[in-house]
Amino acid sequence: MENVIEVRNLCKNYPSFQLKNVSFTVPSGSIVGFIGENGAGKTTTIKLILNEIRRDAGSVKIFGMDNIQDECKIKEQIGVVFDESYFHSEFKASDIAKILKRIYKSWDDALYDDYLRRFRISKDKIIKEYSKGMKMKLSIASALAHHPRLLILDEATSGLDPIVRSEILDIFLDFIQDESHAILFSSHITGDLEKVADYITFIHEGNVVFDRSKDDLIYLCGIVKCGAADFQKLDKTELVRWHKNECGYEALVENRDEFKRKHPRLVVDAAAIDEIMLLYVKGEKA
Ligand SMILES: Nc1ncnc2c1ncn2[C@@H]1O[C@H](COP(=O)(O)OP(=O)(O)OP(=O)(O)O)[C@@H](O)[C@H]1O
Repeated sequence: MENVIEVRNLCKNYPSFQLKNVSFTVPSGSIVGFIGENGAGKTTTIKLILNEIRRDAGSVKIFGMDNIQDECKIKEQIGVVFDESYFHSEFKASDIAKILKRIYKSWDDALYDDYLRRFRISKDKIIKEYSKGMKMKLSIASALAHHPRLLILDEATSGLDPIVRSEILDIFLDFIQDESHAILFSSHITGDLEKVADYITFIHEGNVVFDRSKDDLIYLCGIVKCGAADFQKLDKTELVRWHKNECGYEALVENRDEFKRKHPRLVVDAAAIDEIMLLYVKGEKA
């Protein structure tokens, strides 16, 4: 499997924030969920990938090409959706098509119309009369209508209701049926990523904490919940992170089946992505 995106040791220095040697990959045929708390560096990383801001060090390859030297060739094959619509509010969906047709050689009017129909968006309504969900759907239709091979989405489903989100997630799943396609998808809605992502890249304070298969996280890792007496007896090197709360302790373990075999009396649940994030951010380690 080839990588559609390869980010290596990417650095960006702002006066009060540093992105530090960020490395991860987006393999072809996969959806990578990009997670992290507010201000962790997700948008900064995405802007560096898209060469919208200048990097201080590191490299980004997209389709095997350098993201700066081969920017035009790369951008022709990428669809991008941010959490805000950048379209002029007096435009209609039909005006957007006229503009994007001049930008993308592979713009496909029929495909655009098909997405608009699927999303129930009128071509003749001006954008300022759209709801937030309609604006987001228009952005997604516009990002897909030139047959991109890569979608980069920054909080593209935030603020949308579960029905609209599920429709959009289905479109993303359709999109990656083509093994040469890939999606980098930043989101705070970890439940959506649990549904569609193949890999999770977790960034915290400008550092990548982990970049691994979602199935490993969900099916392998576990959360141990126990009281103080049981917790004191545990070998802390068996725990990835732990956190004390009002009811006792919660700890993340790498392999829940193995842990259960060793400690049959303790309760070990499957770990949700947001619980893992919380333990990494707030938890202690040996
Ligand atoms: N142009 C800029 N100048 C200075 N600092 C900046 C600039 N852009 C972003 N930052 C800082 O970089 C840090 C990371 O911001 P970024 O937008 O990448 O976070 P994020 O993970 O996308 O957060 P969120 O989930 O809230 O969107 C923040 O501390 C932000 O203030």
